[in-house]
Amino acid sequence: MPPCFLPASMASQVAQLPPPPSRPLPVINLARLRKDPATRALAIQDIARACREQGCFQVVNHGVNKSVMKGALEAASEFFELSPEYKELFASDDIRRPIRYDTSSRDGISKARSFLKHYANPLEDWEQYWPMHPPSYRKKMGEYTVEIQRVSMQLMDAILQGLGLRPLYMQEKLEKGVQFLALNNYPQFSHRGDEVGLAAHSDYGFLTVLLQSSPGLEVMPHGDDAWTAVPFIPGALHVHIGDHLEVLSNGQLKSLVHRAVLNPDEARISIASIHGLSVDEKVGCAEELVDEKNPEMYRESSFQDFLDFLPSNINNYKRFVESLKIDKA
Ligand SMILES: O=C(O)CCC(=O)C(=O)O
Ligand SMILES: [Fe+2]
Repeated sequence: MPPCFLPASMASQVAQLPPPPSRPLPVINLARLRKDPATRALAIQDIARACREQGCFQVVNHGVNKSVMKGALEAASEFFELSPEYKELFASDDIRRPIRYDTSSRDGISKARSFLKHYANPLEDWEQYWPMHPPSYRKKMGEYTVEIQRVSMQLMDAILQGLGLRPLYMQEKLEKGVQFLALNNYPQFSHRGDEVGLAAHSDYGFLTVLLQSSPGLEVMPHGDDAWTAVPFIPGALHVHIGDHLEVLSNGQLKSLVHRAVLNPDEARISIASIHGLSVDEKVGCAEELVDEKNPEMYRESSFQDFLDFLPSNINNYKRFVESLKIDKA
């Protein structure tokens, strides 16, 4: 393309234009998974394609009640509005703690966000660590996490079948597995500050299910070199592939690099629910997906290995899974 020269007045208009059209991201009607076998098979095919081509998709008709989603966003937002003294009770830079609040960039990738992170599955083990304020926090967040754990089980079953693995593969381990919640609180974008609230990274675990109060999530599907804004669809949940699913699939799926930009119109809350096997359970490449043509590409690792690795390596890898690649040399 020839270089394009614009008068200064027009050039400044161009700078304010929205980013170039981003690639369309799939939206999947999850009710199709619960229909007759032929409809379900087509839905699994669509999910498999979205996972391979984009590493993410949004789901509608997922069965999570709108009031439950609204309740979780309200509980999160009310927590972040509480006094700094109360929130500081949960502050820690020890990432092994069952609950952790932070406002700074101690984790290396946060810029303007504050966050609360805690475990959620099984609820009876973890609820005791959750905030007592706002008073509705445990009830609202509890309802939400149980529903999202259920959706994640349906999604994992469909994704694993899409990889050619048998129905209900690893179901028991997944049921007992980790559900790790990250509640993120971002200020409204101000021209004096950062545009990015959370820097580029991939998530650990198999799958992340994310609820956002307003737009701000951006993704970079594997092989792309530009960010795509995730369209805000009220009532939808965004789903993306984590590092451990890349390992389990022996590289057929790639974990999704994503980030959060600040919203120019309003402060923003997101709730990321990360699903994986239990903390000490090792995940390696599924033996069904390894053969002579497709040798094992990754070393096995557990969630605990990730927690041990993270503090000293946060800035070395955008995707933790890179550190697990078997050196073929
Ligand atoms: O706020 C968002 O949209 C992204 C949050 C996220 O990536 C995370 O919590 O891991
Ligand atoms: Fe993330």
